[in-house]
This record gives sequence, C-alpha cells and structure tokens, in this order.
Amino acid sequence: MKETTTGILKESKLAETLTQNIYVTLVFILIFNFIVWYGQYHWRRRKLYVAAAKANGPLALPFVGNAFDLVGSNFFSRAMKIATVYKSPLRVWLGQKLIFVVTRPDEVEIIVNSPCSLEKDDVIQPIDVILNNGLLTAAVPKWKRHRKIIMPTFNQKVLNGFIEIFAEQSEILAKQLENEVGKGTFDVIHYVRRCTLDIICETAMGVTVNAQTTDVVYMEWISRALEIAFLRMYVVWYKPDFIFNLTPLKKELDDLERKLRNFTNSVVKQKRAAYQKKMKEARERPEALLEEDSGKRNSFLQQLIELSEKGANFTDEELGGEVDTFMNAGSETTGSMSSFAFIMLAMFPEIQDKVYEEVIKVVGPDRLIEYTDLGKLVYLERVIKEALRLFPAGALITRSVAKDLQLKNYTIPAGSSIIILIIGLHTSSEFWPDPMKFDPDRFLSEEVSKRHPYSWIPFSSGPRNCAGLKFAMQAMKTLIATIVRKYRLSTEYKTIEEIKLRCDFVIKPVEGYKLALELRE
Ligand code: HEM
Repeated sequence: MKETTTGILKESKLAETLTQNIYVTLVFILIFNFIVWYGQYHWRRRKLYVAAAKANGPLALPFVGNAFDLVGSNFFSRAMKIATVYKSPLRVWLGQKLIFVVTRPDEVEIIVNSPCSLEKDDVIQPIDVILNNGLLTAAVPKWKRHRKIIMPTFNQKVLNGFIEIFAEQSEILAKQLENEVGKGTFDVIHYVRRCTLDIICETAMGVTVNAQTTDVVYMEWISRALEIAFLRMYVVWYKPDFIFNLTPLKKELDDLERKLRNFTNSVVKQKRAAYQKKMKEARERPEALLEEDSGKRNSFLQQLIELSEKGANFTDEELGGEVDTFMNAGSETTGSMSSFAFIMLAMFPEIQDKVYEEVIKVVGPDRLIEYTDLGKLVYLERVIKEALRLFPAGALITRSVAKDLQLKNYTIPAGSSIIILIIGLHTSSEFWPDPMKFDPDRFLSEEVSKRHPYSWIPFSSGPRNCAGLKFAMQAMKTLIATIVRKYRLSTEYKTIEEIKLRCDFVIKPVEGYKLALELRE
C-alpha cells in the first residue's frame, strides 16, 4: 500500500516536472520566435533607420518616437514650430512611422511629380468616412481610372455655366448678411459655409438644399463627422480600432456615416433613373432630347452618369464617393478661404477700397456677376492669391513613399511618409521676403517670374493636384466681389500674427473669422 502511494507520488511529481518543462520550453520558443520576428522586422526596416539617422529632426524616444512633440489637439502649431527649427526635409517618428516634413519648393517639385509618391498616406484614413473613397483619398489604381474620366468634366465651358449659380448664391449671402449690419463682430464662416454648400450641392449634384435660408441638418452631420474623424487622427489613444470601437464615438460616427451615405445614394439613384428614363424616351422620340437640353447646364453628377452609361461604368457607390468628395473638398475649402480673404480686406482698408473700385468699374453697382467679368477682376485675383499664400486651406498634404525618392541632397526611403507643409513653405522668409506682410502685388507677373514655380502651391501641384482649382477661384471671386460691393468690412484683428490657427480638414482661426459689416452708401 505504502509502495503504491510512493509510486503515485513519484508519478505525479514526474508529471508536474514534465508539465513545468513543457511550459518553460513553450515560453522559450515564444521568446525565441519573438526575438527572431523582432530582429527580422527591424532588419527589413534598416533602410528607414539609416535614412532617419542622416536627417535632422527633434530627438525621438524609443517606441513612441516624437509622439509627445506632435500628437494632440494642437498638432498643427507643434508641427509648425518644429518646421521652423529644423531644415527641410526634417524627420519625425510617430511611433514606428517615419515621416519627412518638407518645406522647400525644389523638393516639393520632385515629390508631387514622382510616381513613387502618388499614394496618400494612411494617416488620412479616418476622414474617408466623409470623403467616401473619392479622388482625394482613393488608392492609386482607382484614382488613375477615375481622375482620367472626371477631369474633362471640369472644363471651362462647364465652369462658365456655373457662374450664374455662384452669382445667385452670393446675392443670397449678401442678403442674409443684412442681419449683422451695424451689430459689431460676428463669425462670418457660419454664413459663408452655408453659401458654399449651396453652391456645391447645386453644381456637384444638381440639387438645391437651401442651406442659406433653411436649417439643413446635412451641415451638422458633416461638421460632427469631421470633428470625430480628426479626433481619431490627432488623439493617440483613439487611433487603434480595438480601442476606438469600444467608445460611444464609434456608434455616433457609424450613424453619421449612414445618414451621409443615404443622402448622396438617394440623389445618385434618383438622377440615374431619371437619365435612363430620358434616354429611353429619346430613343422613341429623339427631338424631345434636343428641346429639353437646349441651354441647360449639367451638374458634375449628371455628366458622370452620362459618361457611366456610355461606357465608363461607374457603380452608384463610386458615383456617390466622387460626389461626397466634391461636396466636402469643395465647400469647406472655398468657404474658409473666402472668409480669410474677408478678414484680410477688413484688416487693410486701402486694399479693400481698391477691390471695391475694381468691382464697380468692371461689374457696376447692382447687376449679377457674369463669367466675362471674372477675367477682368485682376486685382481681386491677386488679393485671393495672397490670402491663399498666408492661409492655404489645405495647409498640409500627405503622401506615402512606394520607392526610394531622390531629392537634391537626400534620399527619402521607400516605406516612409511625407508631409508637405504648404503653409510652412508659403511663410518661409527664404522664399518670401517679409513673409507676414499682406501684399497682393507679390502676384504681379513680373514678381511671379522671379520665384520658384513651386513656392506657391495652395492647390498642391502635379498629377494629383486640386481638381477644383478653377472652380474654386471663380467661385471665390464671385462671392467676394458681391459682398465687397455691398458692405464695408472691418475686423478686430489688428495683425496677421494675431490670428492663431488650428487645422482639421482646413485651417481655421482659433478665435473665429471675426468680421463686422456696414452697408456702403
Ligand atoms: C480654395 C479652395 C480649395 C483649396 C485651397 C483646395 C486645395 C486642395 C489641395 C491642397 C488638394 C491636394 C490634397 C492632397 O494632396 O492631399 C486638393 C485636392 C482636391 N480638391 Fe481641392 N481645394 C479647393 C477647392 C476645391 C473645390 C471647389 C473642389 C471641387 C469642386 C475641389 C476638389 C478637389 C479634389 C477632387 C481633390 C483630389 C484630387 C486628386 O487627388 O486627384 N477642391 N485640393
């Protein structure tokens, strides 16, 4: 009996030791595998480490890199500060991500024109909820196919047809602003954003939403969705999906995404069905098509549907994505830029007077602005360009590097990311004498010819530049001319340096677009 008990004890001890040994071996294998994986991971990334060591930039901590220097709600001002201390291209580490910040025109020229850096960086992924995988965020293969089809729809003839919409909506804005006359300072963006949204809805989708004159929830959905998307970009703990998905923000964002998609999808479906019906009728009675179409302007969506039905084969989802992109890329940027231009005119009354005199000379005191007027508003154009220099709506753009990219004195390695800090380039004293001075005459042709062509790039440049460049310039000219003709603008801001900036989808003044209005005699 005693022998049996001792035998059992021995056996269980043996089993225990065996189990322990298995655990130890398993742990050892795990550690070994981890070391091998870790070693391979870093070996594969060795080119990044070598390149980073050669570049200048702030001291990076292990694992987190420069996250503490950059990430947070004031990311933009921190990035600007770093860009003034270190010379371009400067490197920062965001965790394991190696980013080069570029602020020199010769480097920008190479980057924006190289096929190695056409892809957008995945850091902008959170805003795709709003942009719906249209041109701005699409991966290169999809972007190439869509851009080739879409760009001809931005031709001058189509744009000229839109001037009437720009002018009518600008007149509605001028009327709405009567509410603020003589009441002191207010934030003009609340009015201007509604105007640019109305403009874009009508030109991009062919629908009238009357955001200026009615309460449109669509605006609130976009604003809130953008707010959450940018929280995800800037606040470090919202980045990983497994954390963000646990927060109530995820549910709210899903809900907003569903509402925004439903809105555009229903317009796309309705417009496609109407087009198909029209084509069916035209096959039966061709003269009806001619009668109906004479003198009619086509929205971008209408043109894309036609192209799609004739062989471009865009799905409804793809059409929805492009329309969502136009709506957001177009309305926020144009609204913000026009409002910055208003502040500049308010801050410099003698420049405002010159714009006013030009508008009165070209257009007169009360008729609607027409497309033949726009080419003659040359001084206003210089004012807008100077405002775009100091406050480029898309203040920074990102690219990811697919293959090594050779700059003049430096190679940016494949696998890294690039931020082109447009606002840093536009305010560098190396390329712009007295950079914080608002001087529209920097854009006289003799001055422009003295500068590097890539020293002013508010619409980016190269094959992936802004698709809406001409649209935006014409819309801003019409809008600003209409308002300056009716009102004298003033502002509490005394100097450009006083306007502190923050950046989400576009740059904005922290304290708002402060303006006050008086009716002109
Ligand atoms: C003042 C107004 C505007 C400014 C400053 C501006 C600026 C920019 C910038 C900097 C980019 C490049 C973004 C990047 O590479 O990440 C861009 C792209 C784009 N913009 Fe604009 N934009 C303006 C107005 C508009 C308007 C009115 C539209 C449409 C109606 C528009 C449509 C687009 C599209 C579709 C792209 C993506 C192009 C592509 O990747 O192929 N933009 N814009």
